[in-house]
Order: sequence, then C-alpha cells, then structure tokens
Amino acid sequence: MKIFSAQQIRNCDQFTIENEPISPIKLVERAAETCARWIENHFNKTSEFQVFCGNGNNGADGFSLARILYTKGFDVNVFINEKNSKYSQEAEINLKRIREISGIAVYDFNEIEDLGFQENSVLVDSVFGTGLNRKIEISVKNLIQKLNHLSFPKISIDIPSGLFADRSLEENQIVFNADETLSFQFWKKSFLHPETGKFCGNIHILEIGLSQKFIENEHSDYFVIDETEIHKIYRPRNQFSHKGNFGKTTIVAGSFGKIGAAVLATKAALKSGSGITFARIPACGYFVLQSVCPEAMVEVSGENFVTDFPVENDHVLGIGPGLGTNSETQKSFFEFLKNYKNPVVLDADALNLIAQNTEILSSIPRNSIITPHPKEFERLFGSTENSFERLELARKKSKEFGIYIVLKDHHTQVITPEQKVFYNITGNSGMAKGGSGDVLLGIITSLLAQNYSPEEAAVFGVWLHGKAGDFAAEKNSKEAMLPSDLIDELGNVFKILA
Ligand SMILES: NC(=O)C1=CN([C@@H]2O[C@H](COP(=O)(O)OP(=O)(O)OC[C@H]3O[C@@H](n4cnc5c(N)ncnc54)[C@H](OP(=O)(O)O)[C@@H]3O)[C@@H](O)[C@H]2O)[C@@H](O)CC1
Ligand SMILES: [K+]
Repeated sequence: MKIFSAQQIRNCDQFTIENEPISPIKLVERAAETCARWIENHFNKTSEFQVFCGNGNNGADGFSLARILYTKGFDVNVFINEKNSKYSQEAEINLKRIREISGIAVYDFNEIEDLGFQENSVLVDSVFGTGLNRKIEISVKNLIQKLNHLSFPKISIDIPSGLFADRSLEENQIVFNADETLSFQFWKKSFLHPETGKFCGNIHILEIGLSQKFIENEHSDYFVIDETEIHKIYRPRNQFSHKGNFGKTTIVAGSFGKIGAAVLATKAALKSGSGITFARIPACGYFVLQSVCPEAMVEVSGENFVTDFPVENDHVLGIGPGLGTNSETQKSFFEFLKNYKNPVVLDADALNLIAQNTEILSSIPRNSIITPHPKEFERLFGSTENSFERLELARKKSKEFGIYIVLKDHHTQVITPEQKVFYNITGNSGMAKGGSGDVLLGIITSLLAQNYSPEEAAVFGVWLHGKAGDFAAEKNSKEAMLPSDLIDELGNVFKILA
C-alpha cells in the first residue's frame, strides 16, 4: 500500500470530490460513519463520548461523528474552542447541525475541569488531522496535556492531534496520547516511526472509498508491506521441480561461543525453502551444527573463527551471524569482498567488521542486502537526529553504494537503491531478543538463492520473519517466545500463503 504525504492526501481528497463526484460534506459524513461503525463494534451503549473538535475538517469529522453516535443511542458531549470563529465550511455546517440537537451539549475546551467526566467516558480527539501545519498553540496545548492525564479510553480520529502525517515532531511538541487511532484509507509515515508512532496506540486503517484511480496513478516512494504485495511476490513451488531449482545457500557464520548464531541462520535458511544449504563455520561448531541441522552440509574453516571465505559463484552467501571480529576473519572477509561480484547478504559481525574500516563499503557487491539495526547503521554511516533523518540517510547510502538496506526497527524498513522504502508491519516486541537477526539473515539469503530479486527477498523476508514472530508470540507469549520458535512457525506462515 502506498504511503502519501499530507499534501498528496489532500489532493486525493480533492480528486475524489471532483471525480466520483461527491460533495465535501458527504465525504466527511462517509468518514464519520465509518468511525461510528467501528466505535459501535468496540464500545457498548453505556459509554459516554466526549468529542473534542477543531476548526478544520478533522473537527468536521468529529461533529459529524458526535451526531451519528447520538442517533445510535450513545450519550455525547462536544467540546470546541469558543474563541475560534474561523471554521472550514464542512466544520461550520456540522457544528450548526450539532447545535440544533438539544440532547448534545456543546462546551468550551476550558470547561473540562469544571464538568468532571463520568467514569464511563471515552475521549475522542478530533482537534487536528492531516492539516496541522505548525506547532500547537498554548490553549490547545493545555487541553491536550489535561486530556493526556485522564485515564479514560482515548480515540484519535485520523491522526493523534499534534502529529504531522509525514514528518517528525517539532521540539517540545504536545501530542494527544491515543489508545486507538481510526485513520482514513492510508497509513501515515508518522505512524511507522518510533518517536511519533508511540502516540497512536492501536492503528486501524478505515477504507472510506477515496479514488482508486488517483491512488494508482499518484507516485510515491513509500509503501507499507501488505498481504496483497506479498501475494504478488510469493511463488508457490512447482510440483515438477527438484532441489536444484531452489538454489544453493551458504551461511558463513559462528565463532567459539557463538555457534548458536550459525545454527539459527542455517535452520532459518532451510525452513524458508533453500534447495541446498551449506554452513561454513569454524571447526569448534562442527558437531553441534551437524547434529541440530542434519539437512545442511557443513564446511569447516579455521579452528575457533572463520579464516577463509568461499568464492562459489553459484551459491548465495549470507555472512555475519556470530562471526566475531578477529583480525584474521576481517582480513579474509575484506579480501573476499574485493573479489566477489555477486549479491551477498550481510548482517551482525560482518557489518561490525566493515564499520572498523568503512572504506570497504564501496567493495560490497552491487545489489547486496545489508541488515543493520540502528546501532550498526550508525557505526556504518554516522548518527542522525531521529529515525526520519536516519531513513533519509539510508536512502542516500543505498543509492550511493547500490545496495539494499534492511533497517531493523519496530517497523523495519527496506530501502532500495532506486530510493523506494517499504515499511514492514508484521512482528512484535517479543522478537527483540538476541538471535532474531540471525534468523532474518537466514530467511533473506534463502529467498535470494531461490531467485527472488533482492527487493523481493528483502521485502518478503522481513514480512515472513515478522509474521512468524506474530504466530510464535500467539503460542508462547512475547516474553517466552524464542527466535527458534519463530523458525518453527515459518511453515505455518507459508501455509497461509499457499
Ligand atoms: N483527506 C481526506 O481524504 C479526508 C479528510 N478528512 C478529514 O479532514 C482532515 C484534514 O482537514 P483539514 O485539511 O481541514 O485540516 P485539520 O487537520 O482539520 O486542521 C486544519 C485547521 O487547523 C488549523 N491549524 C493547523 N495547525 C494548527 C496549529 N498548530 N494550531 C492551531 N491551528 C492550527 C488550520 O488553520 P490555518 O492554517 O488555516 O490557520 C486549519 O484551520 C483529515 O485529517 C480528516 O480528518 C475526512 O473528513 C474526509 C476525507
Ligand atoms: K485528531
């Protein structure tokens, strides 16, 4: 699914109004009805809704929602900034409709303290939406601060007030702290970055019938990886195929004390479809790997750490988990990078070795995939102020070095040399454990070996990894799930795709 900027969303809104055609007030009504349906399915009629409305069309949504909820039998109060005289046309019409209903009281923002809310209250934030264009002024700032201190369930309409749709926060910005965000049609970039996404609670993207024609034709470099995208990438196995059709994967990993990393990466490669899987590890891990991964072939290199790198051109190499940073490993790894031309997948210590001498970055074979977490990324490319800036730096570096960057985060981003960004929305905090990254390297290397393009392998790989993580969390809890459980769930994820 494409992600649009606030301006593009406004254009889509306008295009829909002109071409469906539909009047702006009807479009607001449609958006509000969609929210009302969601609320009706999630709250019972004893709830009392306190709806806070701004003066733009986010406020218009709030007024309309308040009226619809009232007609459905909920108790509703509406709050506005009485000092505000400048309303959008749709907000003005909908506020007028509210004032005509005697059962809905309209209060000023300042009155919340005198009123005191019933304990069955639900707070609805319809103050600012995608039209926020500057730092919030003091009166609204005070309101949001007060609301944030109340412990009632909190719902934001379209976007928590105070967040910009497509950029980071202003300094000291106050943001409504939602439990649920009911957002229209599209993911917003700010939902997907940790500094801003933390205000959204659970995100529900509600379809409101904006123009498909506009959505198809409008260019965006930013995407959310959804199941439709994955179904396009996934290729079921042909029943007449044999192991030779699914590529050769070689995992180069492990050192004394870190053989587990090699095991996890190798197992993950085996369980994500690789035809023939090799593990190149130091001798100290030989028996362990042979016992726990009997399907893999083991090549020994060095005693306690890997001392030489294979140059088999028909294998796809995944390098790094538990490799260690011994100077001998580094020497042969750098030598290998200088001579090898096929795409490889690099993670963990492979990236730490490169970070020790970043001149070697330009020797990474074109179209390779690197999978750094934020700290590894910083060691390679330098620090940035926030995750929005980090993403833009990653786009620049991806283009400069002709490599795919899988920037691991709460919502991992796949960045391509053509400047595209794919945000992953599968996965959970139970995956924030040592070993998860080793599994991801195994999966992506295996997919690349099966002839998926680097973009497909990275996008499909992060989605599979997250989805298997979600299945593992469901069975074992986020606390107790292990990266090994995630590997065990890969089969169930492939089953839902078939
Ligand atoms: N897009 C769609 O497809 C659909 C969109 N819909 C809805 O429309 C919403 C967007 O509406 P919108 O454009 O009217 O903007 P909105 O967020 O209500 O605020 C703008 C107002 O706030 C003001 N203002 C801004 N910053 C401020 C600040 N810091 N402090 C104080 N004031 C500030 C600004 O003032 P101005 O800049 O004019 O002075 C203006 O008056 C969208 O989020 C969704 O809910 C749906 O109804 C239907 C489908
Ligand atoms: K809002």
